[in-house]
Amino acid sequence: MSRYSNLSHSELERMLSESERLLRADTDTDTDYLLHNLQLHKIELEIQNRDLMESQKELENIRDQYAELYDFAPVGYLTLDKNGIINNLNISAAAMFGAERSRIVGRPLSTQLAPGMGRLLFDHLRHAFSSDQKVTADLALKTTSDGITRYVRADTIVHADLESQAHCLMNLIDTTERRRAEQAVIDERTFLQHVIDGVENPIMVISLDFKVLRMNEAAKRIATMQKIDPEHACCYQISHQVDRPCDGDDYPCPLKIVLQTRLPTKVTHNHISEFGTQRKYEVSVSPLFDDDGEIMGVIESSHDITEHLELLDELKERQLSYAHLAQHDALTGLPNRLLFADRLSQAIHVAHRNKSMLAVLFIDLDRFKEVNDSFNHATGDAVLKEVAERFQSLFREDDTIARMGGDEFTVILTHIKKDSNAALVAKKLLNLFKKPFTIQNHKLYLTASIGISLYPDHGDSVDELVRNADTAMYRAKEEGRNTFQYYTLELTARAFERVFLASSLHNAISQNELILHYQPQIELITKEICGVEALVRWQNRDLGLLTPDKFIPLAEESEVIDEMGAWIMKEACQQMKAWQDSGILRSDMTISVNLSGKQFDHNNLLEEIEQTLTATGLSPDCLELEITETTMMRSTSVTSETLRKLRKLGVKVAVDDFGTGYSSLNYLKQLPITRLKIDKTFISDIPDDLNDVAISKAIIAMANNLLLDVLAEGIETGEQHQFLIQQGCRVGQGYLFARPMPSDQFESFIEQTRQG
Ligand SMILES: Nc1nc2c(ncn2[C@@H]2O[C@H](COP(=O)(O)O[C@H]3[C@@H](O)[C@H](n4cnc5c(=O)[nH]c(N)nc54)O[C@@H]3COP(=O)(O)O)[C@@H](O)[C@H]2O)c(=O)[nH]1
Repeated sequence: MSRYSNLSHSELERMLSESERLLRADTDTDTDYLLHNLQLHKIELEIQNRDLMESQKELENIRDQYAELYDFAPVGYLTLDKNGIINNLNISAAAMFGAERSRIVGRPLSTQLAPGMGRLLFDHLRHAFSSDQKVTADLALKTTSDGITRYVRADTIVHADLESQAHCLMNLIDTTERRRAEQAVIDERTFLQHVIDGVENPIMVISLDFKVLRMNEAAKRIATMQKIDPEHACCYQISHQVDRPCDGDDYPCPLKIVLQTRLPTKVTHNHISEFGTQRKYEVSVSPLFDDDGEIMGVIESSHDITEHLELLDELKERQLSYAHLAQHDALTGLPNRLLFADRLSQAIHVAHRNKSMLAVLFIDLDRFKEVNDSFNHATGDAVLKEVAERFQSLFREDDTIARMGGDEFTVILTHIKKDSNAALVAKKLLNLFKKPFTIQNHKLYLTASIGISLYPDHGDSVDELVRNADTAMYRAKEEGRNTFQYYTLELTARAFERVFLASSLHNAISQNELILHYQPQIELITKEICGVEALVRWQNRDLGLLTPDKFIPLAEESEVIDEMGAWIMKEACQQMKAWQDSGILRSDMTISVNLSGKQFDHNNLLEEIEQTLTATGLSPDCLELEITETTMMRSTSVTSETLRKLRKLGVKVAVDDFGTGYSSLNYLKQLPITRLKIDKTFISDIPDDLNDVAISKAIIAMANNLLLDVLAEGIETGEQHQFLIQQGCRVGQGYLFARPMPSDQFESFIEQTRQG
């Protein structure tokens, strides 16, 4: 230790300046000079020594700091020689190896790695030594005693030391946690993929541009079957093998629906299955939202519901069949008592609302027990089945025919307009039994008895109507069977007449029972005959001479009216021509023939009239067709077209029963008619009934204004006659002049008139 060592730095500085001053001032002798110089030098040395020590201390501090940084850096540092022996390493690296630094230094790095990593390290180092660049490898370290395997990313660069010895510097970044996190994501994804792969229905995650982002095995199988690359496919290509998104009502696009509603949706589509067949799929689609709540795509799961739907159909069919069984008779297939009651209740409801009529027919087979007793039940069943079939052939769809049990059947007839209509149906039902039932080579002749009740006259409930029809059926049995009866006797009598007439009407023409009566039409001022009206009569064998109101409506209900109308037309034209030819009537006179509304509706009316006129030789302008005002008003376009054609032919057209319909003036003006016939109801009370007087006057004035002929019907008194003349009505007909009469009487009448 020098004598300066205890001095502070500033004292040394001060002594140094003092020594320099003394050296410059007191240098008389060489000795002094040397002494001062020596002292000066010593002080300088001491100062330099002090500086050196401070620098050294600072250096040591820096080295310590560096060593700390080196040791505790989050990165592991290694120095390896070219054989892979660890020359040095920091604490972080030792920590990664899970061992003390002193135990590792001098050992090969390969001993710190997980089994199987040696080759990778070898290649890595060889690569590093052959390159002047940093090279990288991912290494797994030896599993520590507590079972942890660490993973590191090694960046290695070769470096030459002072002795030009090549060694390498390696830094290690612990990637264990990152790898774990990455692995966790991979595991999660794999798990989820396994989950969706485990679902047997096709699942697809679809982006907003219809691209399939992810799919499960089932969806992949469909794509593969269709040779579609699953990585670059759109959903519609996989599901439908088409090149554009689904659209329309049959194939609504679920993605578009989800985008509109932002809600999960379900649609049913026909898809191609993994076996290449078309199947019905229920497609469930849910939105996939991003963190901002925007829809980024959808997840679509398709469920093959083909079999489910087939099962449902089957189930429905079975349900229907059970329902059918519950409501139908097993033997005949007809509605049973239950369904009948239900239908009748509905029919009553409708009839009540529409204020219409309905009928219930109760049918019981006569002596059916004998069939069962004489043969066997199987024969009886076969008969009942055939009875049911024959019944069914008769009815419209909205009528109900039911089997109540045993040999009892019931029928509901809706929309019947007249009470007698039910009798016509009953008669038809009875006619069905005229043909024998051939069962197992046996011919069985059966009959039935029918009771009829009507809503609302005979009851307004199911029970009442069935009970009363049943009662009526028993009366039919008492009446000798094979017949029908209404619940009330009066109705039965009326109905019988109609049924009788209806059934014998068919023979009226062939058996020459129809005849025409003729009523003259009179010039009211001169009382001369100016025309004639043909009026049909039926000379019935049992009931005598029948007027048309008894049988024309019946003929209209069946097709008989066509044949009857044709006969009347021909007979009238023939007779008129004969009278004209023989001079009984003038050749400018007309014969009026009534046309039924039904005839007017038929397409061939015009042809038929033309043919009749040609066949009989009567001039068309000698024929006047009388069409009721109501018929004319029915369909204006059709009516005016037919009338126009008739007029073109030359035939005259009169509006019959004028005043009873509701024709408008405007309408009358448009129709090509030639005459108005004032209905007799307006004439009969003239002059007492002022309304009738006013109406008749108005009709006559109107006809004159429209330049139409006018004829007054049903003139019975002189007063009526005079009144009509005063009003300007030129022509009339009525009992006052003559009743309708057969042709021979008509001829005598003409003769008398001429003479008288
Ligand atoms: N489709 C067809 N319908 C016809 C035919 N013939 C007649 N009818 C329609 O029947 C309705 C009734 O006819 P009818 O019983 O013959 O009565 C006619 C006259 O007998 C009757 N008449 C004539 N004068 C008088 C009278 O002074 N008093 C009185 N109470 N009755 C009288 O009027 C009927 C004349 O009928 P019309 O001129 O046709 O209006 C009848 O109205 C026709 O609708 C036919 O062949 N086909």
